[in-house]
Amino acid sequence: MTFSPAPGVRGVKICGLTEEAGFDACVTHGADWVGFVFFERSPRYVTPAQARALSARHVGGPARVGLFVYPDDDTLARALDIVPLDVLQIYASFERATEVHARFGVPVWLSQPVSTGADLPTTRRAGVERLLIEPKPPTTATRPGGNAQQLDWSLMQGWAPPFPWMLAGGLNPDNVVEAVIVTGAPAVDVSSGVESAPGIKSPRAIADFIHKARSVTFSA
Ligand SMILES: O=C(O)c1ccccc1N[C@@H]1O[C@H](COP(=O)(O)O)[C@@H](O)[C@H]1O
Repeated sequence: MTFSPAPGVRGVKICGLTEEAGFDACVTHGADWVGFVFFERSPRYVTPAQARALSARHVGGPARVGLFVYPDDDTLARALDIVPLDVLQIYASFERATEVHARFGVPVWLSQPVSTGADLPTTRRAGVERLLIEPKPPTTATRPGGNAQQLDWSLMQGWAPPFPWMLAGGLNPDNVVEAVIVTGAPAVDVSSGVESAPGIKSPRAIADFIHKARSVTFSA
């Protein structure tokens, strides 16, 4: 298990760090997790060496999450050799997530694309520490996430999550309070919604997002 926020404190992940000011703001404002996107078609793409350099700016602080899209073992092994990652967030099947966890022994988070209530898992599967609940991308999308696309939050009402989970997709400082009230999400994940330009984070928006996400408590 990786670090989890204290009971009743909403976890916040800021994803897609590419530059120092954004990374430093996550540390200063107490993000729980920071994400590095190892997917070349993303405006937030960083190499493992770039992620290592950013990560080395601070000892401790947010847990480091590496985001991979349908990764093979060699890709994961190469990244893990270069940059210490606390979590592997992957776009893949449940079976592949289990395999990755068994192979690397690092906590695995799995993206679960959702367009209807039937897409919400109802049973726990071994090898997956946390689910990222996010919208199914449009068929024209060039990447499976990070599209500033919002999920229909009402789908989560009445859902009994079998895993720890996190809400992602189109969140920003202006809608995160409503999102957590409607969904009851214990943790939230944001990328585009705290950027001043694609791939460039806004320190002020990061501070605002973290503060607002935590302004509504929840009972686990
Ligand atoms: O951020 C990306 O570019 C990205 C690329 C490929 C897969 C996932 C990606 N991002 C993930 O999607 C969520 C939501 O993004 P957004 O807030 O809607 O922009 C993000 O936090 C990442 O986990």
